[in-house]
Amino acid sequence: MRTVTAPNSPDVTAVTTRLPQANAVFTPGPAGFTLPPFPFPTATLDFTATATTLTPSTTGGPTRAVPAARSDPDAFLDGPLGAPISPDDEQRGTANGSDLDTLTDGPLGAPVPPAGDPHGADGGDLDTHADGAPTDAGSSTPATHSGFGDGLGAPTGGPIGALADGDLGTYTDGPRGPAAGTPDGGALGAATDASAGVHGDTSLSALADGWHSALADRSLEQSAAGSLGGTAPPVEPAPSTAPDDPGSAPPGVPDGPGTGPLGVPVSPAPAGPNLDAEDLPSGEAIGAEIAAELAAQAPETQAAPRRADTGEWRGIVLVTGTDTDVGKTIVTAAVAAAAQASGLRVAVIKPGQTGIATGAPTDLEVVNRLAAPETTRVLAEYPEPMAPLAAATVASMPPLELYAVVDAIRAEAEKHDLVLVEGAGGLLVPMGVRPSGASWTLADLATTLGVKTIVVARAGLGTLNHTALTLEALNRRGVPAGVVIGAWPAEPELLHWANLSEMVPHLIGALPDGAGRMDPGVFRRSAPGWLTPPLYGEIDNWRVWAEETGEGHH
Ligand SMILES: Nc1ncnc2c1ncn2[C@@H]1O[C@H](COP(=O)(O)OP(=O)(O)OP(=O)(O)O)[C@@H](O)[C@H]1O
Ligand SMILES: C[C@H](N)[C@H](N)CCCCCC(=O)O
Ligand SMILES: [Mg+2]
Repeated sequence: MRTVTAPNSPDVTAVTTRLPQANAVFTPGPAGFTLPPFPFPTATLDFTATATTLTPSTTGGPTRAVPAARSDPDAFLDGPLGAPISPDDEQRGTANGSDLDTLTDGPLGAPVPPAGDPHGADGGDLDTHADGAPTDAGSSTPATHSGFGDGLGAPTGGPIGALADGDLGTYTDGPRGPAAGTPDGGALGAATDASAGVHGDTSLSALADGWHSALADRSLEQSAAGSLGGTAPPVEPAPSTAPDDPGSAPPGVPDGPGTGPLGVPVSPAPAGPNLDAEDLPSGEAIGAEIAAELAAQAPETQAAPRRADTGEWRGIVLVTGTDTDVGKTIVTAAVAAAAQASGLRVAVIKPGQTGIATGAPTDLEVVNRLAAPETTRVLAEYPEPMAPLAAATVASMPPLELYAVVDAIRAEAEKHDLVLVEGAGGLLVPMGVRPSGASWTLADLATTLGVKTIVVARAGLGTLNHTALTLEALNRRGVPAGVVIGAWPAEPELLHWANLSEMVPHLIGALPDGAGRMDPGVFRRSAPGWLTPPLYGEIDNWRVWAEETGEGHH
């Protein structure tokens, strides 16, 4: 263990620990237990249901020697894609000891049950049956068995229908298509169609004009079921013993139109503001006007902060992203700063920090500099800038063990109001090993802990696909998620406004580009202005945010 003093905060101590050696015997908790109060307003997760539903296999499987971590490339034959088999697998009689099995069970080939599988989409479910690790059975599937998936899925038929009938349909309708704001058009599809239909060309001005009208006609339902959240197949409601469904809207937020596809509260929209596109100027400037119409999802009528939502994201919150380098660390620092400003005790945990040999500041050094949370912990550090499991393998170092990470996080949750846990890279990056030897990802950590996840996304080209994929993966697992834009450009182009329009139903924050380079004092004072009340921020109206941002007010 090493202890470092957080910069800019002489009183604050950040504790850095390392996990035990690889393959150390890990003693999980009892198979049936109840988590501490869940950070959602209404849920308590009872894992007992999971334990009774999943019967771990006791069938003896093939055993083999545990491959020592190797630094040669051959290690990968048994490594990240074919997870190494640990001794405890042999003791438990793992059934997935073959290379083929482990390969196909590995993170990249992780079998995801089809939507509607009551056992959920956590690869761990299948792993559990295969390798018989009771810890997996006991705690890897809280979401679906506690009703987590219930209510979180996009409306049945909605997303697929919207995609087929809306985006694609209206787009391919082209100039012959229906007028702006076709009722079943997705935002982008409808906008494009509207532009072509109304103006007969695809110039920026025409696109913007048409899009402006399209946004004006978008119904809340369309907004809330935008294409980002609309690609996930509906998740079959799982048997639930929980009195309340954490995926449901929090108290005071109506179901249905008021709730986004992931259960993220979405402000009610006005029933079509009266817009006169002809009064608007043409060109890029119109992007800002379009952005103002994002209030179709956050209207002026809801100007007062919804204080009931303030601090909704408490307890353990995972921070993932659509990729590496998207701004997870900066967002983590911003949320930490805002929460601390609200009086919360905050811890930030980085389970696996890779790339320390590069000499670049570690993520926790960045967080300490910008936000100085009460506690920061890194659980393992690896030299190479790679995924943590790969980095452990090439360095012949112990990989992160899932339940040791779970224990470390829960330990901090006992002592803090908010524990932010930053992953590495994107959601499905192999982080470490389960007792079975199979790998785990941040998605597995989310389902094991039963917690919400912040998805940090880029603002520019390519983000819609990356964000939709990440949200879909979380949605299938029943993990509630909100999106924070990591770096909103100082001079946004039409593209950025378009992306923002798609993201708003899921958006819970947006940091300005340059935030990471701010003076720490400025960063801390500014952070609440980049976040919505559930994240201890002040944004309650994206129209206002867009207008202020458009004027360059960060
Ligand atoms: N809003 C921002 N303002 C200024 N710089 C930013 C901002 N967001 C990200 N950056 C910069 O982009 C780079 C990547 O950001 P960051 O380290 O937060 O990414 P990450 O998603 O945490 O990556 P990793 O997967 O390595 O943890 C850093 O150099 C950071 O300073
Ligand atoms: C080193 C880097 N900055 C991150 N910490 C790790 C990113 C792992 C990404 C793995 C991948 O998706 O290919
Ligand atoms: Mg980071």
